[in-house]
Amino acid sequence: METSFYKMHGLGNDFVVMDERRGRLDLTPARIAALSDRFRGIGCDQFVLLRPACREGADVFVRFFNADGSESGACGNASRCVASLIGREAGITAPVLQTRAGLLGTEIGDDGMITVDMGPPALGWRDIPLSHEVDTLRLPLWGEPAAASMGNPHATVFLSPDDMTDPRQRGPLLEHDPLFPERANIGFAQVRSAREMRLRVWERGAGLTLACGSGACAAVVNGVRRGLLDRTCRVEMDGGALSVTWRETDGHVLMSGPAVLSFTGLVALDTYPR
Ligand SMILES: N[C@@H](CCC[C@H](N)C(=O)O)C(=O)O
Repeated sequence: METSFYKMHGLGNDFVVMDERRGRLDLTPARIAALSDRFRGIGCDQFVLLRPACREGADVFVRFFNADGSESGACGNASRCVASLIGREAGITAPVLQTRAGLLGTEIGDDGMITVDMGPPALGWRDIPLSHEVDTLRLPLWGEPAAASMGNPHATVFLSPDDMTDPRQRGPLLEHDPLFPERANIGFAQVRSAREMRLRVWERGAGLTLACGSGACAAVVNGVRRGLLDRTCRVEMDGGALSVTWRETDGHVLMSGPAVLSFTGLVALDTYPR
């Protein structure tokens, strides 16, 4: 039997989306990792599962998995993609997504750009989480990153504009540092002005991606906390730019950008290891 899937991306951060709203599929972390493999599977940075919502006001429950099969509480780029799928399916412009990190409001603009309310960041060491109490604005690690959770753990290293650090060298070491008991996504940011920054993210469980929505939100929050950025900032990544605002009135972080359906397909799940 074949199972249908959507292949989508947000600024080149790509996803396989499967729908479990009409019945559970036989998916395990090992099978998700096999399907995410770019050489032996469909290939993606993250794997997204849709389930029936169980909270009042939500249109769909969304689970996010990394290419290595590990689960994450948040994925900004995939949230925009799911909002566009649900919006099209239900004929609505403001689908509400239920995630492990809470309910996310979204808005689909006339220009096709999608805004996700990623909620407020968590900045306490226990909430990020870190293994012990340290100053979350300057972690005692290489590059003195600032840490924040956007429903998933992030650390942002602020580099000078001419710094040539390769995220593929420093990223894996920081991702696995014992200070991060659940590992962490590591952003490498270069501030160009108070309203613009360049960002590359070494993602937990996926490696270097073309863009990371929650990483862009965490980088803006950390840049504002460090006194480097205004609360609204354009974040340019290898795959394109997102606009991020850390709203003063309620502390929520709003992220806007595109969502693209690349193709749909069919796959025989039982040919993949369980
Ligand atoms: N690409 C994402 C983040 C995906 C999850 C992350 N790798 C984690 O493990 O927390 C985004 O756009 O936010």
